[in-house]
Order: sequence, then structure tokens, then C-alpha cells
Amino acid sequence: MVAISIENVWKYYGETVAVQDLNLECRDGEFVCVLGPSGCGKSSTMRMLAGLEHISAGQILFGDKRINELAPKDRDIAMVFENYALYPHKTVAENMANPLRMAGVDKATVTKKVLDAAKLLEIDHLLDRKPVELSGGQKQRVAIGRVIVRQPAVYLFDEPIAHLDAKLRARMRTELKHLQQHQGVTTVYVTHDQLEALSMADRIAVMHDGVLQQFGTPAEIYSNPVNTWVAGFVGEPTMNLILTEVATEADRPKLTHKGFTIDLDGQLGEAALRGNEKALRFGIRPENLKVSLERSPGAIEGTVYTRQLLGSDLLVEVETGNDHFRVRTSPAFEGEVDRPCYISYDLGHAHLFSAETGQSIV
Ligand SMILES: Nc1ncnc2c1ncn2[C@@H]1O[C@H](COP(=O)(O)OP(=O)(O)OP(=O)(O)O)[C@@H](O)[C@H]1O
Repeated sequence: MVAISIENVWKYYGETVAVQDLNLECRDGEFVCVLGPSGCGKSSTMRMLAGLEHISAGQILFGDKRINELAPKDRDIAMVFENYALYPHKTVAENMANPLRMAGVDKATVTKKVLDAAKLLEIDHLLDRKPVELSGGQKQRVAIGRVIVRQPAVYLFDEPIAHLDAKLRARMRTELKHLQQHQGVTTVYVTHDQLEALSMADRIAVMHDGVLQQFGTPAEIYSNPVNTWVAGFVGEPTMNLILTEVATEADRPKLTHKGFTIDLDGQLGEAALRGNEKALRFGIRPENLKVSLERSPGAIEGTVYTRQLLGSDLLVEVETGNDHFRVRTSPAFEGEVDRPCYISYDLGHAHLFSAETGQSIV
């Protein structure tokens, strides 16, 4: 196992800048997810780590060894990419056994390790089949199996479970996480799925347009997003980010909006005054709002726009002054569409972002 340092790394494809001055430290044995939407540069980062893509500038170290010039086979990595390249003429068992055979492991150990991995991945009944006889999801599991049979210094996973159905994906998240914790192999895992990142990673690197936005634990990313981009990308249903104007009344700051006014105090109040900004985005997660049919002091008045059942919870969208708040509540909430309701909030869970730059000001 080994720590990974990505230092001032850039990736260009001609004029296109895919990765911009990336700095990331992945501790020995850590599980780091690189999270972002399509085109944000996560696969380019992964391919540079794997040695499949030239590093345009900067350097990558495994431990204290610079790997820029090392061939993929000399990096002691095992990778699963979205387009799993299996050997077409070999069976599933032979595909999975291949890395162990190449490493000179004895036959009995190979057979046992392949069978254990196949059972874990629920492909033990497919061991004699050839890749052409498998579904996409089954091929993906064989590709994962081929990687987990051996213990390299680094695992590189690029959307390895994207092709599985929801139930198997949830199971594989648990199993991969368990396996990684058990083996302690330093892991970089690329995904566009924020739930996957939140549930699996020790730390998450959120990328957008080739630029690292934030690097932190899932709790830090979720609770203290550094900008509106991260705030809106991580968390489902997404954070409410409502544009408001800043005003003061008797030196006390407040946020004004067509549908409501929010008096600020404490940390938020200080930040709003200090920032000297005319407009701010008020951010609050749906689970940190309460909706009621009873009016209460300071509550935001609105009308029920939609009710959507999310299994055990109800998502209520409330319209106020041409904007909508999403509120996660109990299905027992009786408010009907187009009827008045009242939203209350705890400012301890609220965020303020500059309307101009999108950066958190608190
Ligand atoms: N071989 C290439 N030649 C030119 N441009 C490329 C090449 N590979 C990627 N790009 C561009 O670089 C940027 C980052 O691509 P990258 O594949 O790293 O993103 P990604 O986040 O992994 O996206 P996806 O999830 O869709 O794979 C994109 O704008 C993409 O169009």
C-alpha cells in the first residue's frame, strides 16, 4: 500500500484543458472518490494515475516515487474501467485467474481466490462461460473480480458499477467498501454518482470543469460546501439555493425576497455584514426545513406546489414569491396542492453564498 500525491497536474488535449492544476493527497490505505459530472476531468485524472495518458504538466508520486515516466505494468496498480477489457477467448475463471497466474501464484491458491471473489460478486455460476455469453453487468463484475483477486498497492476504479441494476449496485457499494477496508489498499474511485461517493469514500474530491472544487470527508462536503456548485451537486433532493437581497434595519442584517424576510444573527449576520454584498444565495437543505399548516412566528408563507413520495419521506415543494423551497417531511403532512402552508427553519443549518462568485461567505 502506498500514499498518492498529485502535484500541480494539468492535462491538455490540444486546446482543451481537461484537468487544471490539480493537487490531491491520498493517504496510505485511504478510499478517495473523485466526483463530478460528465466532462469534469475525472477519467483523465484516472488515466494519468494509471499511466494510460501522458501527464501534460506537474507530477504524480506513489509514496516518494515519481511515476510520470513509469509504464502502467510497473506501477503496481489494479484497475477497473467502465469499458472492461476482458480476454474474449478465455473463460470467466481464466480471466479472473490471469493476474494471479502472471504473478506465479500456485494453482490451488488461484482456484480458491477466484472462487471466493466469484461468490462475492455472485458470478460463481458463470465461471465456465466466455465474455460473449455474459450481460454488460456480468462482464463488469468479472472485471472487478479480476482486480480484487490480487492485492496491489493501488486500486483504480472508474465507474466500476455503473452498469449494474440498482439493487446490485447498492450491494456492490457495501462489498467494495468492506473489501477495501479489509485489505487497506489505497483506492481512487471515480464516479458521477454523489450517493456512491458519500457512502463509500473516506474523502471526496469534487471536480467541475477540470478544476478541483473541494476535497474533504463526506460529512464536510455535505455540511459545509464551499460554493453553490458543490452545494447543488451533492445531496438529493438538492439544497435550496434562493437568491435574496441583503438589507439592514437598525444595524441588523436581513435577507429580503419577494415572498419572505429572514432576520440574520450570529455567524450568518456577521458574515452578511462583513461581505458587503448586495445579493446573497440563502442555502438550506430540504431536511433542515419544516412545513406546517399552522402559522408560526417568522415562518415563510407559501403554497404547496407538489407532493412527491420518496419512500419513507415526503418531498413537498412550496412556492413563495416565484421561487420554490423543497422540504423533506413526513408523508403524514396533510397539506394539499395549491393550499397555503408555512415553512420554518433553523438558521444553524443555513448557508450563505455570494450571488456573484457562488463562494460560501460563512
Ligand atoms: N482524447 C481526448 N481528446 C480530446 N479531448 C478529450 C479527450 N478525452 C477527454 N477529452 C475532453 O476532456 C474533458 C474531460 O474529459 P474526461 O473524460 O476526463 O471527463 P469525465 O469527467 O471523465 O467525463 P465522463 O464521465 O463523461 O467520462 C472533456 O471536455 C472531454 O471532452
